[in-house]
Amino acid sequence: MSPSPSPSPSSGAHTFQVDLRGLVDLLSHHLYSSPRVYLRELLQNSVDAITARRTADPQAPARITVRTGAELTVSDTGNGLTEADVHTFLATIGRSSKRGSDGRIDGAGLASARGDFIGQFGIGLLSCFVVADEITVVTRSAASPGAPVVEWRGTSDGRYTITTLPDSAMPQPGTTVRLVPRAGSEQWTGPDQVVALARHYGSLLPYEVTVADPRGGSVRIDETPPVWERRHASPLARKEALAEHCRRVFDFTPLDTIELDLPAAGLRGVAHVLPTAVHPSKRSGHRVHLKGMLVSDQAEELLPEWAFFVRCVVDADSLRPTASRESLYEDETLAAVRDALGARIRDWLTGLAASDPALLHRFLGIHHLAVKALARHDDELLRMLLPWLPFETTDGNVTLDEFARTHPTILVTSTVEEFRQVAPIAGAAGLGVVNGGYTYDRDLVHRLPEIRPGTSVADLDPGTVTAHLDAADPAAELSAAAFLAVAREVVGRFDCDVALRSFHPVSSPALLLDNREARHERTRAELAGQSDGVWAGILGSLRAEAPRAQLVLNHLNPLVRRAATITERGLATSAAEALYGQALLMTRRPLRAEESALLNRAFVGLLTHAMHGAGTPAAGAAGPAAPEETP
Ligand SMILES: Nc1ncnc2c1ncn2[C@@H]1O[C@H](COP(=O)(O)OP(=O)(O)OP(=O)(O)O)[C@@H](O)[C@H]1O
Repeated sequence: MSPSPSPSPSSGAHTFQVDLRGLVDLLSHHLYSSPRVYLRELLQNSVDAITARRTADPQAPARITVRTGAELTVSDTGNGLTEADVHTFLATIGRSSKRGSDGRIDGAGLASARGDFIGQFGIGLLSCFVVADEITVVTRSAASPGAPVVEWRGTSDGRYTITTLPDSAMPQPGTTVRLVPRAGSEQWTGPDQVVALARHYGSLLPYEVTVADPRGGSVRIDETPPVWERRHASPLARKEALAEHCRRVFDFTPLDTIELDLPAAGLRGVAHVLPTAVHPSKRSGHRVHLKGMLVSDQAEELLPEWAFFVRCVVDADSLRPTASRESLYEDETLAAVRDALGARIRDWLTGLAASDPALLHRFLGIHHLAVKALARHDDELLRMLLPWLPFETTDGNVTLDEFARTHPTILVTSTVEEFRQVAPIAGAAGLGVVNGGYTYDRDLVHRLPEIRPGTSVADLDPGTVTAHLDAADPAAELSAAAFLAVAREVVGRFDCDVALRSFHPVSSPALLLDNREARHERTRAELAGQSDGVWAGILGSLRAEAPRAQLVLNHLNPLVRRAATITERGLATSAAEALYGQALLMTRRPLRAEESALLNRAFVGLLTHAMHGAGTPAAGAAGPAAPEETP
């Protein structure tokens, strides 16, 4: 925009106009996730008012009383307000006595106490309009004892009135807020609901909080000091008290509890270790209190992602809530707290190895996935916990340390299927194979040589396994030469070599050694062959030396021995196809179209031969040839 030469009367600085009704509606109805927050905001204002009064007079009474009935009132013995305060703070949206007028959070003469207040935005009271059309506040200032009692009535259209009342209306300093629930909102102000809400939000508030019902009953809400700040007769009694607290709050008995104490962040609390496994992607929701008030019972951001095996309850001074006060504000303090709590949990974990190996065993039995996730990026932890982490190997479920002692070279598969297929045969041949198909395992196994010099780790490839299987004796190899030649021709079309070896179990006729990378490489090569033009060029340039699979026939197996003697070419072809097909099925991977066609062909071929042998006319002579599937 270019400046105009002669300013028109409408130019110059202006201030925004505010549609009051819209603003009140926005801040009351749309900021919060549920109407129930109204009680939290009222409790919080009362707590702040008492805190403010106690800064000047540490002996001032500290009581908050919630009364339920046809109307709901919240009374406190806090600092109260003068008429001028009411205009300035209560009736000005966005103005808070807990923050300076320049927007800084330093308070009106309460700079040192600012850190003690929960409120800061100057909008919380508006949340009462979610359940009521009118809010009445009767208040008497503690700082100006001569000032009259003031009654303020505000309505949701943004209008308010102020009346002064006789001293007898409120003999002592403090404030009472009164709401009459709007038709349809009574459920939020009923006695049982109010007790439940007060407990939910206010159990850790630092002052006495009581809910009284119309029949004269009353319930004490606050449980201060929190369990972690109480003294206990013995460490065992303390552990039991913390576990009991966990049962009450989270409804499970923890495997262990980790005490959290970060004085720099004014944070204390406990992390309860979950007694059952959880999926790593399911981060736990933690209960976070700020200065006693519950901000969230689903705060995931309090701990690093890897710590999904604990649920925390904490109370903190220095974290900030968002304006809705329903989650934590993501700032540097929160990041620092997250790191420090992560370090604390990690220390607990490494400490267990020295102090309570039995508990560590139980813990790892349940949460080894979490620890493996963590150890991948944490050398020290890996070094410390590797001796304890279980892996699936050809020797069963053992730790890598143990496994490395008997197998100086460790082979690792990249998929679970590969392991299932190869493990029994490789194990019988004396090879040490680890199942690397589970999340994190392959990465961790490959890091073993860094931690245990002298061990070597390699990915399992077909050549290694074949090399470790006993060669068939030369005479057997010679007499099987004709059959092997047919077999090589048949499976060669699938980029597969054939070898004759002796291995256990004897019942296994053939083993197909193939790995995922090799398969992908062949698929790429195949596609390059099928396409032309630019795609062929691109796929071709991606093609590395295509590794071949290997079909290892077991010379100890009676079926293979008989197949090796077949002289008739048609039967030899069907037998080779059937052996390949059976080994293919054992890999449990999905078959491609031409592989299904091969199985089909082998089956029909063998059936034809069987029927021919049984005296029926050869199908090939009378009927159509074996059907071939088109890919
Ligand atoms: N029970 C009370 N006793 C004394 N003063 C109160 C009380 N309730 C509200 N006030 C005054 O009214 C102001 C506005 O309250 P409101 O709840 O809207 O905002 P806040 O508590 O300052 O901040 P937030 O929006 O973060 O809650 C407060 O700053 C405080 O000065």
